[in-house]
Amino acid sequence: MALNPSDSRAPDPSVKELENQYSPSRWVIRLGAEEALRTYSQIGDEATKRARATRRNLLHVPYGDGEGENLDIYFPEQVSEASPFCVFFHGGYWQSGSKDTSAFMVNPLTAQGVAVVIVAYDIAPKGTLDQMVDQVTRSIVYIQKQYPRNEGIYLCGHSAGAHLAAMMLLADWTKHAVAPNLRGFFLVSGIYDLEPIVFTSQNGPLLMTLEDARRNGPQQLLEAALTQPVDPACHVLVIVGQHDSPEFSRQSREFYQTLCRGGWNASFEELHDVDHFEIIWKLTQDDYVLTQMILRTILQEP
Ligand SMILES: Nc1ccccc1C(=O)C[C@H](N)C(=O)O
Repeated sequence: MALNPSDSRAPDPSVKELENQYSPSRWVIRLGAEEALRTYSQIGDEATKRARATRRNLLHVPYGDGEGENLDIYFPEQVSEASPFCVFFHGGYWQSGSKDTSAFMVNPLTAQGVAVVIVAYDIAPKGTLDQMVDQVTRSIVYIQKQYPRNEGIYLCGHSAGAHLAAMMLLADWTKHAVAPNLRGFFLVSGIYDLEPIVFTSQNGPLLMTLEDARRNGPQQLLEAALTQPVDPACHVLVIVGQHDSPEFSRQSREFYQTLCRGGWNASFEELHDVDHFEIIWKLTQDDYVLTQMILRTILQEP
């Protein structure tokens, strides 16, 4: 397949198919594409308002000097510096979404004693992929420094946010003052190989070159990595929706297989009857299978 990102002729069929595969809203089955995106923002907005009104919180806490470098922390009823922390990175193709509409999991998790952190990062065109990866790294270092007695930091990301979380599997913490107490990863409907994105319209604001895509690709980095997982007990759950596109599904499976080959304690789940958006907005529900999976892992229940 000869693909040239600067080629401005009519797209060849393979480029058209990439566009289709990497447009999550086109694969939604119960709603129209626009309605699905609207519902996703609306549920995120309502969940955030509810979380802020009902949970003790610290909002817009800076983790760096940049204007966009801040996060929200929501505490469980029994405020404790020693609770486990679940840190969430929102999706939106590194160019949309906000911490202010992404507190989906806050109420169900804080109800069970887990503190939840929702991180803002500079989306494109303001931020580049390299900058976003660096910001996410610093947000985790910040939480570890503020709460050194935490009972574990668990990273959760959706879509582009799962990519950012996955990059933390490969982060070099020695450059920072502390190594975070990372105990688990929940990678939901993520993208791990960014190369195909270079050929889609999603790359408009991102302006990624193939080199940028490779440097920021957890799939490529993990394949090339010679290092072993730091903590073999750290569990990596790779999760994809039944109604995610075949390419999203393939990316998740391949990333999971690469994790296994690299000696990571990984598992893979295809969640029944959910699409790219439902998979995350249903985290507002206590009895949703993914909410339960996350809680079982964090609370270390069998
Ligand atoms: N992955 C996401 C996660 C959260 C919110 C939006 C997206 C999108 O991908 C939007 C894309 N422009 C779409 O039409 O599917």
